[in-house]
Amino acid sequence: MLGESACTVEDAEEYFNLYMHAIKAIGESADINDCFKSQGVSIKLSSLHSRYEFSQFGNIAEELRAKLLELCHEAKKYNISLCIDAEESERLEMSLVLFEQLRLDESLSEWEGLGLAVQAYQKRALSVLDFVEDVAIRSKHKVMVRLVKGAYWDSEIKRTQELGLIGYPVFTRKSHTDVCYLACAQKLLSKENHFYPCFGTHNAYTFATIIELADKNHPGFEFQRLHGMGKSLYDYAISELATSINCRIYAPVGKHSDLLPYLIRRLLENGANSSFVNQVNDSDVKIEELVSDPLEKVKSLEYEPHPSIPLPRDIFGEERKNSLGMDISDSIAVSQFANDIREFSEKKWQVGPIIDGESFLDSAEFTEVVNPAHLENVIGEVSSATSAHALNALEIAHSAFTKWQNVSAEERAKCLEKAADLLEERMKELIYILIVEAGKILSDAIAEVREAIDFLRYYAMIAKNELNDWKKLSGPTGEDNFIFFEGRGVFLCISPWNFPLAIFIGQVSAALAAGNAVLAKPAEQTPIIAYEAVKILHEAGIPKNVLHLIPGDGWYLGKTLVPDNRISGVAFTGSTQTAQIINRMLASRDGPIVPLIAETGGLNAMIVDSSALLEQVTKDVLISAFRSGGQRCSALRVLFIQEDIAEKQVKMICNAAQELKIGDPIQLSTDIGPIIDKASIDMLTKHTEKISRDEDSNLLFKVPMDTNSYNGYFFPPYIYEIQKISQLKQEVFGPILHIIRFNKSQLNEVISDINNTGYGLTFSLQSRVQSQIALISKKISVGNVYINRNQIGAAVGTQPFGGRGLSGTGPKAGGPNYLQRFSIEKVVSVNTTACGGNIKLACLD
Ligand SMILES: NC(=O)c1ccc[n+]([C@@H]2O[C@H](COP(=O)([O-])OP(=O)(O)OC[C@H]3O[C@@H](n4cnc5c(N)ncnc54)[C@H](O)[C@@H]3O)[C@@H](O)[C@H]2O)c1
Ligand SMILES: N[C@@H](CCC=O)C(=O)O
Repeated sequence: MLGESACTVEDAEEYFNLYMHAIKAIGESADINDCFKSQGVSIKLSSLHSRYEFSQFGNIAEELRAKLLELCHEAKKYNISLCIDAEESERLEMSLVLFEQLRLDESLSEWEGLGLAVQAYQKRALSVLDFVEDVAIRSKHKVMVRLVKGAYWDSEIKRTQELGLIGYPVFTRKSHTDVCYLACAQKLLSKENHFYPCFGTHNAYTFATIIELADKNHPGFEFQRLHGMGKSLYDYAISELATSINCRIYAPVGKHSDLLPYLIRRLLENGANSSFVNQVNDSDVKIEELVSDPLEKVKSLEYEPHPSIPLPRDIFGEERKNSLGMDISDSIAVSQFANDIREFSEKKWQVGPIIDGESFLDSAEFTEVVNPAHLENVIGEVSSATSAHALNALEIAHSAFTKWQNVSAEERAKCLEKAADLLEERMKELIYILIVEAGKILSDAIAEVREAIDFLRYYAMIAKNELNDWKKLSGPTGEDNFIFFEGRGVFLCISPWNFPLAIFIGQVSAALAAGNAVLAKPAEQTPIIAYEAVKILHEAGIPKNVLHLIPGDGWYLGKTLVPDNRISGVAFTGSTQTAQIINRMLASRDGPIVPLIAETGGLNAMIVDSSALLEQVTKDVLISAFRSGGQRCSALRVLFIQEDIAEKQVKMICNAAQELKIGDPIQLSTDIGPIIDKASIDMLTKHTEKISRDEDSNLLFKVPMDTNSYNGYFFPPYIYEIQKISQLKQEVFGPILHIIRFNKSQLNEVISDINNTGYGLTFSLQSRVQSQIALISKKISVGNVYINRNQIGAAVGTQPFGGRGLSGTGPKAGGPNYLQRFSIEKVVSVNTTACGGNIKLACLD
């Protein structure tokens, strides 16, 4: 049965009913009482629950088991088979748990039609068969195992690289998968009391090997081919070679709209160069090559993994390592993490200014730092910097600057690389602090630590490549011209609370890499993580007199430092309003004019045209608008949907939003953690009150939330329909999505309206029309354009990040031109003829 994963409860119900209908229809037409011989149904668990994700498994397993049991009872009634299809590797553990529960369920005894698909491209394939065999033995039932090579290979590779995991869950070479397939086949055939093997293959070599491997007296197995594929192979093989062999046709059944993604996966799988189906039709491929033994091929390989698919840690080549991630769909990794962070739960941090390496912790001045998800939980105390601290730090930094500037970029880069390694070592504590101090959910906290590490390694690399040496310039003979980058002086780095580690480290490390001394001013809400970060940077070798931490009130410290001429540049990330205040303060200084690098807010839009895939849009909208509680500058604020699909699309988005879990960010199942503080809650409440009074707007949905069960700053996602983006005067920083319907003829007007907001940070387009994609990407005036994906989570070095207009000055953070803005250029011209003539010319023949 065709079914991509369900987006909503309604989808899942519909798929359930369709499966039930199919089982009945097939069952009633069955003319033989043998589940191995009659027709069967194959189902995808992700189509039976919209949250079939490891993080949600604790909440949904029972519901899913009950649904599956119902389907199995129906299949048992007719004695037909029901196969649990294989999906992405992060879902494998869940499928096995459910399979085991079903197979051991007494009510299904005497029915052997329960099947499971096993993917040979998974490195775990043979272990999965061991597990299934064990279940077969314990349940005293044979299990139908559909052995396939696997259909999600490309996305498995991409996901693993993105997550920075140690290794791939799948083989990187086709020949390894082929060998694994044969090893699995051998195992399946040799355990004839426990397995009824079903071989899904269109490969003549695999087919022939299985026929050779199978004992002549094997009690039963079958081949399976896809409808429309491999017909000539099987027609020939069954009529000429193995007349007693069964071949089942695996036919996708479903609605037209569900067909496309399935067909594309199949086309990619079978159209791949290494696929037998592709090669058999290629007259250039010799028959010996086509039927070569994969084991021989594997044995002949010098370097076993595919050389074009580096390990996830190595995707950026020799120059920088990808940050190490954590797989939170791996039950062992998750419970290990839960165990490891226990030691921090009792810890109370005490933090304050760090000046010249000394911490100033004035207990009389301490204010509490509170977990925004549990206001009763005081996680630490901070003593804020006074203006005396700030000016003292400035004085020391100013004196230390020249020496630091003269340290080679290579040496400076080494300190950043060391800091990256230390961050990786202490990842768990940093993740924990991000959860309890900034209210980050686990996946966001992991991503944030990784982003900080990537910033450090990326800027170290740029510093070594771009800032280390004089660059010779071309010119007339008789002189040498060189250009060189130098540090500017003392940089004031002011960061926000929403990326209190990544943005904090990003700004500070860029300024340091470029040879500046730094005063780091973290947001008031998140001093603890900043304190830990500065300690790590010092430990990594950044001189203590070069980097200072001055936590405290932004307005007060800004007023103290920004007007001081010893500040040679400001790197600021935060609201547009604060950036403007700093800009004015800098402009009114009498001294040198210095750079302000400002990264600010956005009124980010997404346009969805009628060609877009509804399910994909739904997932991307929920991530873009509500991930991190909408507290990202990149978050989606205004969604434009073409009228023709608006009704269905809006309904799907609202229904899917219903499934979002608001709660304690330390729980793996939480999608949306707290809002940062009371002031933000008040601002969001004010916005909802104002917009509710507006005649041109309409509340479409509000995610249900039981306010009594929390003692934290929680605010549920809201979805409003409005008429014009101009109804929003400024960024609303939280989980509030505004939807506008548009007529196709108004597309140009929509683009102008978005551009006219004056902001220009992120934008996403959902369309399958190439000309539309090219046109809109060109016309839209923003810093980061995303096509057919969500619009958050820019990756360092891959998606350099930053906006224009009211959204920022540029250059892009995590981009190749960022460090240069923290530097100043010097050109040296040497008259090489000054002492006695032009030797170069004189030496010519
Ligand atoms: N474009 C980006 O890359 C990006 C990234 C993250 C956050 N943001 C933006 O940041 C905002 C959320 O962060 P926030 O609430 O912490 O922003 P904010 O402007 O209130 O504060 C940011 C920082 O500025 C300091 N500050 C405040 N007033 C100051 C002053 N007068 N002088 C000097 N410093 C001052 C604060 O203490 C804090 O450290 C949102 O608008 C978001 O869009 C932008
Ligand atoms: N760089 C982050 C956003 C930073 C602002 O909050 C992203 O791409 O989501």
